[in-house]
Amino acid sequence: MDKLARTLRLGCIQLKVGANKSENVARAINKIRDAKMKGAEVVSLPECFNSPYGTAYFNDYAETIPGETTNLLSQIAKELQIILIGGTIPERDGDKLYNTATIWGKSGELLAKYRKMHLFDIDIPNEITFKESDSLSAGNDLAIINVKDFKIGIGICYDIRFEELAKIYRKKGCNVLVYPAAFNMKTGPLHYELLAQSRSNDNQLYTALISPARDVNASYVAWGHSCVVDPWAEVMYTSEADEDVFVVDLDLDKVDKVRANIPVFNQRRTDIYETIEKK
Ligand SMILES: NC(=O)CCC(=O)C(=O)O
Repeated sequence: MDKLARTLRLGCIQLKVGANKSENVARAINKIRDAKMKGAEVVSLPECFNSPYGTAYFNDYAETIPGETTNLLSQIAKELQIILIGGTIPERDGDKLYNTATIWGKSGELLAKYRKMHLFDIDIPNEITFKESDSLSAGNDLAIINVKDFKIGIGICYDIRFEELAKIYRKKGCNVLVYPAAFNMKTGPLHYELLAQSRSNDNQLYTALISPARDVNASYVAWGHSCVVDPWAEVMYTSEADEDVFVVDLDLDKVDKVRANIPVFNQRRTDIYETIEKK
């Protein structure tokens, strides 16, 4: 067994994001360099890293893929010889917009593209109302990347609330889930870490959530608190609200141990669920 292939250093960037797109991207590139200096082999940016997060901004900041922002992601992945999960950007494709993650390989090649599958439409009166579907379309496809012996499934923010998606990734062999994820000040405090722990616990894998840094003057104030949870559902690291670049070491032995200790994926009563649900 190649132990080196079974460990992976994941770098996460909780990035300050403002109104100036080129400044956002330049800042992201600098922070990617910091993560590489800390030994990261795979680096992830947050949701909506080149644009403020909000339905009023998506159209103005949207780009085709490839385009000016993603060309720079491709270049930096190649220069630093890393796998880069390029957070998300508003993507323009014809007359549609998507919230899209791109993943870049060491030759600067596009390894995968993932469009947010579950759009963030919520209404909590007097607290927060947000309707991504006012301007965005939903994606319909999975994205899995293979790095060393790891299989990483990609989701985006609100997607983490849908356990079906995470379970599909687990069934397809994933041992890590990465969600660029800008939660808000209402749901973030209770749900952010809880959801990461839930998906890790359900599926016995690593879960990473990567947020923009909090900007209290923004129209949408992100919770921050990027975190990584291990397959035992233990929180390995949580950021505060400010900008942060951190690395965590992932180990497949830990995944195998939890799955062997509590083998829920071999114990499901799939022979009866459908029948008892219909009763
Ligand atoms: N950007 C998002 O999808 C936000 C999701 C969120 O805040 C939630 O509570 O869910």
